[in-house]
Amino acid sequence: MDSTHSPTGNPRERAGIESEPEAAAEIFGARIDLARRFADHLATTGVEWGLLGPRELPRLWSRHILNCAVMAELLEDTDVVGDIGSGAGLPGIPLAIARPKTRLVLVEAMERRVEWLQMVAADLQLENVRIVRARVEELVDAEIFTVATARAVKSLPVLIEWCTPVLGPDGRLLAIKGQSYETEIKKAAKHIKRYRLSPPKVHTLGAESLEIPTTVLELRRR
Ligand SMILES: C[S@@+](CC[C@H](N)C(=O)[O-])C[C@H]1O[C@@H](n2cnc3c(N)ncnc32)[C@H](O)[C@@H]1O
Repeated sequence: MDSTHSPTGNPRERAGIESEPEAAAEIFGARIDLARRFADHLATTGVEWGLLGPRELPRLWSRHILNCAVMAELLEDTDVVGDIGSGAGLPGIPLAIARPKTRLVLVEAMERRVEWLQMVAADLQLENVRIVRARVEELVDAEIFTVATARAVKSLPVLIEWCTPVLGPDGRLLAIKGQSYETEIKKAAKHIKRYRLSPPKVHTLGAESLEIPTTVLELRRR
């Protein structure tokens, strides 16, 4: 028997790391090996360096890598995406793997996390990724993105305040949100008006491939 498919022989399974779901190969296509390398980084140095909690390992693919990668369908090759508060490269790195022509700028405030991102991006040889150590509020006039992505960074009003100034005309904020997204939208009503953004569009992504689909709020500059 192939030891990689045996529940007792596979070291990843023994360590409680989620096995790669079938959907991963569909989502990443020919670049699935890069996604696997990213998963290995998250499960090893990612945990050791404190970027990912060990309790996340049993849902490493479904709740982290794939949950982020499904956002790729909202991007264009010509986009320049700022992943704000990228942390462990989520959603930025899965998006860079799934969309090799789209440019991704991973914006992260903490030095240690930036070091980890640089190590991983170099190992994966992701030519479409650039890493910037900064608080996003410091990037006004220094960076312009067509899209800003964010997951688990701040509430929607704060994201609007931080991200709108680094978006070009017609630029979009794509925020991954949980079940309470409707409450967040209500709380952000004044910000949406003040920053002249379109009413949020709610995308439910990965409904066929993920147990828990990803909810993304899209707000466009007008
Ligand atoms: C909870 S983590 C989420 C990381 C990642 N997006 C994810 O989904 O796993 C939030 C990250 O945002 C970063 N961060 C917080 N405020 C920031 C700011 N103003 N500019 C850039 N990064 C920031 C933190 O250092 C941290 O790495």
